[in-house]
Amino acid sequence: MMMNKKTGKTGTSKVQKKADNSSKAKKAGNSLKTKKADFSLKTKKSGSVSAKIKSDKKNSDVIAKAAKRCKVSSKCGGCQFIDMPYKKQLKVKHDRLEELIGKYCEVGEFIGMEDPDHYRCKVHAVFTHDRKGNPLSGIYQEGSHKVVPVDACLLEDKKADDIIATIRGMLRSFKIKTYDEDYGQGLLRHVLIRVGKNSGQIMVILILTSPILPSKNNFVKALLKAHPEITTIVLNVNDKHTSMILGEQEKVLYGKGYITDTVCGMEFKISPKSFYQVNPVQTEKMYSKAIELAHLDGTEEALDCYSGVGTIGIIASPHVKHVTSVEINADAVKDAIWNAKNNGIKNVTFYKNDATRFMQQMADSGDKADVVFMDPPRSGATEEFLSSLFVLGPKKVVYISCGPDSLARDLGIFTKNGYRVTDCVPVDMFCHTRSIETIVLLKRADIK
Ligand SMILES: C[S@@+](CC[C@H](N)C(=O)[O-])C[C@H]1O[C@@H](n2cnc3c(N)ncnc32)[C@H](O)[C@@H]1O
Repeated sequence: MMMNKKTGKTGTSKVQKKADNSSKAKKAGNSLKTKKADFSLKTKKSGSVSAKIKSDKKNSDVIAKAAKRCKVSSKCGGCQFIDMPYKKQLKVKHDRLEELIGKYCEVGEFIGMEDPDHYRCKVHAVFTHDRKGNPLSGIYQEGSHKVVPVDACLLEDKKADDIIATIRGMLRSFKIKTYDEDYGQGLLRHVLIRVGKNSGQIMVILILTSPILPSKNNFVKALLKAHPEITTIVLNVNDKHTSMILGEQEKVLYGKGYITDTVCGMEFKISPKSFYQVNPVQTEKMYSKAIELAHLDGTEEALDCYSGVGTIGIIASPHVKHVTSVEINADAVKDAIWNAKNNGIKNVTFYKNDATRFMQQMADSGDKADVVFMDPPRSGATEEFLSSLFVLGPKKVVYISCGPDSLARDLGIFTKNGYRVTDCVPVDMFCHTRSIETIVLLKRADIK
């Protein structure tokens, strides 16, 4: 295992805001209107989507009940489908995928959740105050920086919400001022909680404008007294006028400064800035399906591109000859190296690099790969990444996508370059929202 420090670029560690106000997202919401569905979707100026079922009397009763489920759903806009029965949510998403990629292959049945509530193991609360100075915590209203106060969210881990409420309740007695975005004043900006659903470990990250937390030891003591289940507390400093949640500087206040969790029988270390899938129940199903689709026989030279903390490559490693993993985030690569070692995996090599640049270097060096796992961000792969991949000429590509629009675009490029789509399995990673996760298997045209 090694990391290529010479060719590695300095990575930017980013945690995206929960609110997604991109025009792309708005477009996606609009294009969810589908003839086949018996409901209509309306995209508001903010980009949030409201769904109304037209015909079914039974459904309207369910909706009436569901509307009571979340009092702030209309203000928050994060769960566009919260008022829609779960089966219908899957149907809307399935129809959307068919519209986008149905011309390339049959869209398989959604792998849904038995219990689609409280699945998020990464919970973010933004802190501010009302006009009287009372601390508030909640979620950015979709498409804005207005904070919608939230005590409990149907997507979020319940324990994480309890901890956030406790922290909010402690602020006055510790004289901790919440941040005011307009004036750039105050100390506490955000709290980020990461929960290892299988390990039971909990990391609390306090994002402050300064590295000095008043009465730090007493604050930690009081928080642990209220929540002995917390396994680590990290102070992160973000003093920039930015919409990024996390800053660069970190200080461990309690515990190890990271958590671990298990998925597919392997243990993974997760640091504050590393990417880790937000829905652990579905992640297990998604990784298993991705590896099953690849039909590995133990002889393959595999590539894991956009590898995060190394999960897919490490889980696939017992089934292939060797895996090469590439990821841009330095902290995630460090975690990945730790993860391979901790799981006794010796046939994975990790590189910290931009995936496009790395693929170009591989193509230029005449390297080959038998199978490529790729799991890019929502924007998908770059054209240069794909051109280099075609030079490497893998027999199979397992493309995991959280952006159906970019997936459709990239599948168009694949099919023009000698690949066909043989399988498409959507996995509901983001229940109650319009977001769609899809696993697609592509085969080189000459491969059965
Ligand atoms: C959707 S996540 C997938 C991570 C991992 N496969 C998993 O399942 O946890 C995408 C990953 O791509 C990384 N990334 C983003 N841009 C990249 C780039 N240009 N080159 C390499 N990695 C990148 C992110 O840091 C993130 O870890």
